[in-house]
Amino acid sequence: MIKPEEFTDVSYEVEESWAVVTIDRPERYNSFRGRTVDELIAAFKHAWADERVACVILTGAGDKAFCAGGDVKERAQTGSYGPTESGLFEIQQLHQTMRDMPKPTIAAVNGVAAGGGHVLHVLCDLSVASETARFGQSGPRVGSFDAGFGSAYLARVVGEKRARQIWFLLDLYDAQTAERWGLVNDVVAPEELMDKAREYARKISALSPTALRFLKHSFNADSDHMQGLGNIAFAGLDLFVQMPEAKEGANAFAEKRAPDFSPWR
Ligand SMILES: CC(C)(COP(=O)(O)OP(=O)(O)OC[C@H]1O[C@@H](n2cnc3c(N)ncnc32)[C@H](O)[C@@H]1OP(=O)(O)O)[C@@H](O)C(=O)NCCC(=O)NCCSC(=O)CCC(=O)c1ccccc1C(=O)O
Repeated sequence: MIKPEEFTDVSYEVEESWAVVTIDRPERYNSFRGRTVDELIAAFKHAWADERVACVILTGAGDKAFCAGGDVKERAQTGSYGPTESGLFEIQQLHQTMRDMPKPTIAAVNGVAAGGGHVLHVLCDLSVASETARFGQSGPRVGSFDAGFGSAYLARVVGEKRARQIWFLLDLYDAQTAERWGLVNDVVAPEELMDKAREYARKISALSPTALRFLKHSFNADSDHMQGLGNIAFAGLDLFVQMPEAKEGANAFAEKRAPDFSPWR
C-alpha cells in the first residue's frame, strides 16, 4: 500500500483528532486517475488504522472542484486511467473502503462534484457544501455510468424521481437545491466550509468510537446488497468503455464538442 509521504495526487493530514484527505489535482478539476484512486484507498485505510483519528474529512484542492470524477482526458488519450499498484482500476474498492471504515466520513464540497466525484460525496456519511458548490452526474454524456451505489444509493438519499432526474438530465444543481433535496447536511460561505467540517469532526471526536462503529455498520447493512449491483454494473462498464459509443463520449469531452450518440439509438 502506498504510504502518505509517497502520495502525488492526494494529501493526508491529521488535525486535532481527525484526518483531512484532499484530492490534489486542481488542473484536472481534481478528477481521479488510477493512481489517485489507489492513494485514496490508502488514505482511508491509514485513517482507519490511525489511533489519533476519529473521523475523516474528504475535500478537493482549490476553490473550483471537489472532484470531477474519472479523468476523461486521460481516458480519451490513453484508453485507460493509467497505471495502478495492482493493475486494476479500483474505484469499487474505494467505495467499499469508504463504507466499511468504521469511522464517519465528512465530505467538504468546495466546488463542483461531478460524475464519480459526485458519487464520492454521496458515499460520505455527511456532506457540508460551500455556497459555490455544484452537484451532478455526467456519465451518459461521456460514455459512462455508475449502476451501483452511484444510482441505487443516490435514490435512497434523494428519492427515485430526483435520482432519475440527476442521471437522465445531467444538470448541475446548486448547493441550495442540494440541501433542499437532502443531498447535503449544511451549506455555508466558502470561507467557512472547512471550519464547518471541523465543527462536525470535533463533535464526532467526542463520542464513543464503538457506538459510532456499530451505527455506521447498521446504516450500511440495509444497502450492502448494492455492492452486488455494483459488481454487475462495473463489469458492464469495463466492457462499455471499450465500445465506440462510450469512446465517442470521452473523445467529445476531450475535443470540447457535443457528443453524437445518434448511431446507437
Ligand atoms: C465538472 C464540469 C461540470 C465543470 O464545468 P466547468 O466549470 O464549465 O469547467 P470546465 O471548463 O469544463 O473544466 C475546467 C477544466 O477542468 C478539466 N476537467 C474537468 N473535468 C475533468 C475530468 N473529469 N477529467 C479531466 N479533465 C477535466 C476541463 O477539461 C478543463 O480543462 P481545460 O484545460 O481548462 O480545458 C465539467 O468540466 C465536466 O462535465 N467535466 C466532466 C465530468 C465527467 O464527465 N466526469 C467523468 C464521469 S465518469 C466517472 O467519473 C466514473 C468513472 C468510473 O468510475 C469508471 C469505473 C470503471 C470503468 C470505467 C469507468 C469510466 O470510465 O467511467
